[in-house]
Amino acid sequence: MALSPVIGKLLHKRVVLASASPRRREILSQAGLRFEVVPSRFKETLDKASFPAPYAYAMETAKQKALEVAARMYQKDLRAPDVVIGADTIVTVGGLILEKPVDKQDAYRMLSMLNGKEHSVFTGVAIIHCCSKGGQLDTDVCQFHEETTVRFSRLSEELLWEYIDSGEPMDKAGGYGIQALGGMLVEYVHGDFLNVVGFPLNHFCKKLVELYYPPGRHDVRRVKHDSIPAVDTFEDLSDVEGGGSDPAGGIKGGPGGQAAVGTRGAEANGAVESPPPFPADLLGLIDGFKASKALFTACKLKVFDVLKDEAPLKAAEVAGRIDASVCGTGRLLDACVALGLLEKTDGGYRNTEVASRHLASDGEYSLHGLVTRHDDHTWELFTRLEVAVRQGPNAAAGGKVEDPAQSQQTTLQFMRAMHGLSKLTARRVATAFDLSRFTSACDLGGCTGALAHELAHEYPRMRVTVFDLPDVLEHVACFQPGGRPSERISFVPGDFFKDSLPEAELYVLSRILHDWPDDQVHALLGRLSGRCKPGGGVLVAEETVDEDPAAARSNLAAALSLLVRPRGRGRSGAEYRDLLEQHGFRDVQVAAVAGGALHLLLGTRASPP
Ligand SMILES: O=c1[nH]cc([C@@H]2O[C@H](COP(=O)(O)OP(=O)(O)OP(=O)(O)O)[C@@H](O)[C@H]2O)c(=O)[nH]1
Repeated sequence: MALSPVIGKLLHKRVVLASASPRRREILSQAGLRFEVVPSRFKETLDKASFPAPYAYAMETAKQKALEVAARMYQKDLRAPDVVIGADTIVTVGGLILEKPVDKQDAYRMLSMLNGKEHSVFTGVAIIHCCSKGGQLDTDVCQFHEETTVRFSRLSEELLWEYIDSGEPMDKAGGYGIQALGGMLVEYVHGDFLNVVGFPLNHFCKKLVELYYPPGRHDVRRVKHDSIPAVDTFEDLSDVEGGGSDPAGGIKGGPGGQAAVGTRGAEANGAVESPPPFPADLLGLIDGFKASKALFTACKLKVFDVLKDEAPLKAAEVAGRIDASVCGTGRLLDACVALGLLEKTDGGYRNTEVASRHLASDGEYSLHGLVTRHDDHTWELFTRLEVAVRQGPNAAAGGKVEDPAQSQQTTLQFMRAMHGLSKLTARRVATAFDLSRFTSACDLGGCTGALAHELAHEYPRMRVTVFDLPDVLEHVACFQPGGRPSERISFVPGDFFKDSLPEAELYVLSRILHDWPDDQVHALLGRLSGRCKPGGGVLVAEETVDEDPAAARSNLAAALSLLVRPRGRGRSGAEYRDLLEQHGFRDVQVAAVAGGALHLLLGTRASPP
């Protein structure tokens, strides 16, 4: 008996795991799946450079592994299995893809790259449904990927070699096994642990729900709140085992990315046609703005501050603290419970861990400033998305560029938003490449110095200058850890378009270039390139506009923000690379951090010809 009924949906099918990995076999059999193992003979030799992102490579490899097995089995006895599952796990660091080491020296090379740094582990998975049509194998491919970030402690050479000599690294992506001795190398893991081990079981089950989600009484249960749809997890199906799905049905994509087992249309005996699959994902999308607004309102009213360190509070007590109506507060608190931001116990409401960490207005990783900025500023911009679509980028704001220095309040709000975002990504940006060859850096438009602190912390020889407008630097004191900056960090006021740029070996442009049109980007890069000595570097961090449709969902928010903003424009990773090369930077290395949300490019200034 499988714990999850979606796994149960596969129990009557012939399922094949196209993998030699003992870890994948164990994860899936422990989940209650019954399957045969037929290792794939597909050679993992696809051209990595031809993929827009590492996860695309992993997904394609997973697909090819599974297709090879399906085709071979079909050829052998003209009967394909019902479902073939393939997977491929890779590690990415500093823009490179690491697979299994070929020998000890290769394992050492990989582990040295990971040493003391954060990296991403991607597993691509392909679930292939097969059938025979007209004497030919017919396949329906469903693919997905999962990313987990892992950070290694700083490890001595001796320890690395001891680990390599244990033999464990050799059949594992990136040269380590997190589930065994390799676990000792790991400082933290963000995301699905099993994804690192080789198979993202949670995401797999969710995909099965999409594929086998049966229309029926389940629909009624899902519309719990009239404003905020319940979060859709595979546990939701626990009481509908055996209900509704058609094991023989073909699988077709539905609206909102949802796939459903094909309904049979009118029954053969002329009975009433069954209704279409309930479009829960689509309705969730339609109502999505209400969820954002509930979160914004709770933040603005400081609900998460009130519930931060205290014992649970009743709605009436919270209402008293935030000076709001009891009825309205109760509704808002329940909405936050439905959104997973609060917990409700007999004693009342209290914050979840994520709300205390990110939504209370204080704390190192608070995103309260970002939420407030979205509520006060971005929300309104997005109401004019239609204008931006009809008239093109930058039209939505009607040419009105917000001047962050227009009032102290706006400047501070902008800085809080940027600080929250930067704190989340700064360590990842600082460690994505090895920057230890630079002894000085200048963060242009470095705002509160969040990234400067991480650079100084990560590279003990490095001095960092934060260069930003005087109105911004006036407020930096309240953002410094312990109230004052480190000795190796200095703040220099100036305008990077007009004033002389501070001297540095490495120039950093983090979330700057998207804000400017091409002529100004060229002007800035021209000044920077003129100031940078041969061998010096430029590090660019940007959200990019990706033309790959598979990536579109993940950077949808960034792409639309770039459309509605009053100036500047979205650019692809390739455009940023071109810009750097046009301004004399060579050997451009690329990396993606924070689940691909931020793209990084590191270029080296070539000697002038
Ligand atoms: O922490 C861990 N990280 C990775 C692993 C194992 O590494 C391999 C990854 O290689 P791949 O995806 O190519 O899979 P193979 O083992 O070659 O099997 P296929 O037949 O499916 O190609 C994978 O086995 C992970 O489990 C680990 O164990 N721990």
